[in-house]
Amino acid sequence: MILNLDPKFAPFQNQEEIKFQSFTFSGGEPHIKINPDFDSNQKITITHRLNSFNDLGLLCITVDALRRMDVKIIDLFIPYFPAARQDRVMIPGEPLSVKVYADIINGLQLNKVFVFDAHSEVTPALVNNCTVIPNHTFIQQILKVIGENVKLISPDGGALKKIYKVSEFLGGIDVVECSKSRDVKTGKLSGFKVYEDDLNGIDCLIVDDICDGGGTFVGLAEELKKKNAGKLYLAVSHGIFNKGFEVLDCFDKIFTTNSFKDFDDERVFQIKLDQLI
Ligand SMILES: O=P(O)(O)OC[C@H]1O[C@@H](O)[C@H](O)[C@@H]1O
Repeated sequence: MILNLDPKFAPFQNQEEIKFQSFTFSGGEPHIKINPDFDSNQKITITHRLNSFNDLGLLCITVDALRRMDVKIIDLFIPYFPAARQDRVMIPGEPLSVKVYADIINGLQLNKVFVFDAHSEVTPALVNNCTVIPNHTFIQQILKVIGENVKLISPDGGALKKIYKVSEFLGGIDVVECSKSRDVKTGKLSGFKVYEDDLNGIDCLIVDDICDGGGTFVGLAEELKKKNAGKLYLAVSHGIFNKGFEVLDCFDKIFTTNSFKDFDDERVFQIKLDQLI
């Protein structure tokens, strides 16, 4: 049975849903009342988009309510793992935020935790019973739209291992390796390298987990164009797009999923997770 905490995000179709009412108290605390009309001996899968501490709060009290109703086996599907990028302490004084979230989720004693395209190997290493769903079928769906005569572009070393797995899944599509550098003091992006001399007008699909402000992809797109790239496409599993889509108008098409939020904008092609899992 499924308990979809975010009613707009219901990735598992054709499964019986547990009904509930949720609201926020005037002091800002989330609250939930779960309809007790279900068999508590069954496994329950909670789905949620954890984008804020309030979302996490709602998840925690939901698990508590289910436990008090004698539910023993609870799975969790949270496609975007919060603070997954905060997976190392760069400067003393910073938190290891991903561990803070992982510890809270581990405290819920869940049977399984499913995450879509985790940022790095740190998330599954910290979260108990974690299964990472790869982005393979996401990219496969995209190729149905743009065609298979493309090169897959890995923006940096961190994305390399994953992109080679995608390439293998898709029968060996060419991968172009790239790297990005940052100013050590400010952390700002300072340059990109594309490790291929001439792209000969071939279309390029940049594949990464997250687009936040988009600086990575705009900078990389410029370098790819200098290397004679054809059309440029961007595929990011988790679309935050905090600077909007205007900054990304160098791309012919942008693809993402609904793991973080829903987009109703013709500039982005959103593939819902229920078509991918
Ligand atoms: O350049 P923006 O979009 O802000 O940030 C996205 C990049 O930051 C990384 O952690 C992501 O994996 C991606 O490479």
